[in-house]
Amino acid sequence: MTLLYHPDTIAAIATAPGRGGVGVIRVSGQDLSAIVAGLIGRALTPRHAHFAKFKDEDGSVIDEGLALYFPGPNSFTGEHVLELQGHGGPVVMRMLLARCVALGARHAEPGEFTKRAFLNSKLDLAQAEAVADLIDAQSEAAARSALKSLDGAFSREINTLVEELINLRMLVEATIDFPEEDIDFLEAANARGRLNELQAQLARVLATASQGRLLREGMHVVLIGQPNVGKSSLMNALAGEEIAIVTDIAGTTRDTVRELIQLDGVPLHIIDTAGLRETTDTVEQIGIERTWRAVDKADLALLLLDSREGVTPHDEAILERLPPALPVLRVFNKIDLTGETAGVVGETEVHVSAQSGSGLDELRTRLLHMAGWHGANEGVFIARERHLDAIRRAAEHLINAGHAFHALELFAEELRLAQVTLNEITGEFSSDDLLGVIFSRFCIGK
Ligand SMILES: Nc1nc2c(c(=O)[nH]1)N(C=O)[C@@H](CNc1ccc(C(=O)N[C@@H](CCC(=O)O)C(=O)O)cc1)CN2
Ligand SMILES: Nc1nc2c(ncn2[C@@H]2O[C@H](COP(=O)(O)OP(=O)(O)OP(=O)(O)O)[C@@H](O)[C@H]2O)c(=O)[nH]1
Ligand SMILES: [K+]
Repeated sequence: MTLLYHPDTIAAIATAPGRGGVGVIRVSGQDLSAIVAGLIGRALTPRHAHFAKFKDEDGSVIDEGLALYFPGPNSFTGEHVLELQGHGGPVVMRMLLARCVALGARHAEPGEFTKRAFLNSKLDLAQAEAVADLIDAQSEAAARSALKSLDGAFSREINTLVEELINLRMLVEATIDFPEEDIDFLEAANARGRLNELQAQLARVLATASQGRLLREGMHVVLIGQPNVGKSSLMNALAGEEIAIVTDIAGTTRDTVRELIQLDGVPLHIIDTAGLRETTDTVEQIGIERTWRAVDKADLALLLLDSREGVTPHDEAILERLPPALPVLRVFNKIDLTGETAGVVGETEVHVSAQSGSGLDELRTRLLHMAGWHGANEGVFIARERHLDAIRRAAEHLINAGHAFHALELFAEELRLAQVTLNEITGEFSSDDLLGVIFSRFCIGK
């Protein structure tokens, strides 16, 4: 068992703050004997649920509950772990935690248990991140895919790629080291074919990881348009409840209204905004400023239009002001008043009635398509932008390698860089800064 990293013992309330039926205190360290002796007063059989009285300094009972002892290295953190399952009231939990601290533990920082699990090689970095992503999952599909990554599905893909990269590198290094070997030798060993295969594999992993990122982060979809076109009505229809106020008074929505909905397990943050028009009303003006700010942060905009009017010069002006890279879906609303057919027209147009609901299914499908969702796929593992970034950079190095096929030193170097870049995902070599950023976002007790 490693003593390298952490001489000190950490403790935290592992259960959510507030009242609960049962609350759990978790303690991890190299030597928990003083804490076990002080709290329980007898030795604990490994991985066995003991009913025990948890004692205070003066021998009085703080709580009675279950104590579990996991000797390292066979524990979540790889260190010795003690769990106290007490009555889940905030006061009891605080008293138990304070007792652990009095007996030599210190309060754990956010993510510190999982960080220790990582440093003790119980989990790699992608798995450790998946622990947080599982806890933060906003849909069932996101939770399932986080569990896949926690189970190592993503890491295995990366490790397979890294192994194949190493094999190819060995081949190239051998060609460099033995001058009698030359390009023909590489050709004969199908180095180019293997490079192509690596590129194809990396592209597949990127595609799956992109789906995983979408499940984790969702999309920010902003509803914009002139007053009274039906933005709030559409928001409510998509959410399935009355979230935004709907009236026939133009300028009803004066602030941005946010709601999280799920389509096919993909979390969509829908933002209803104040209708865009010239106004002298100060409150409405502020709302309109907020609309533009929401637009700047959005991944996708729905421009709502009144079917009876079509695209007016005012709408053209709105379109002009949108960021050029922002994908826009034009939603012609109120087709119940014009008798138009519901559904999608081309890539960027859909005809609906927020009131009757016609065309909304087509709108949902179109939204998912624009988000880049390819349908609920069993194999999707959760991923983060950090991972996608590393995969894209590794792919660049493989492209560079392909161009350097006849400059062996350069070819070898690009392969090495691709490997190092992929290793960032599983955290083979990771900086303290990166670990700090990742684990500080965890909750306390995890
Ligand atoms: N009570 C409790 N429930 C919990 C956790 C916990 O720490 N405590 N977990 C915390 O996140 C999750 C489960 N994760 C865990 C992961 C590994 C080990 C563990 O003891 N691993 C040992 C033994 C493995 C085995 O027996 O197969 C090891 O890896 O060596 C425990 C919990 C969710 N539920
Ligand atoms: N007939 C019909 N009326 C609709 C439809 N959608 C919305 N409306 C009506 O249009 C009016 C304006 O709807 P809202 O949803 O408040 O429009 P908005 O774009 O949010 O308006 P602002 O808050 O002013 O920006 C209300 O009277 C709605 O009932 C529709 O599909 N068909
Ligand atoms: K309105």
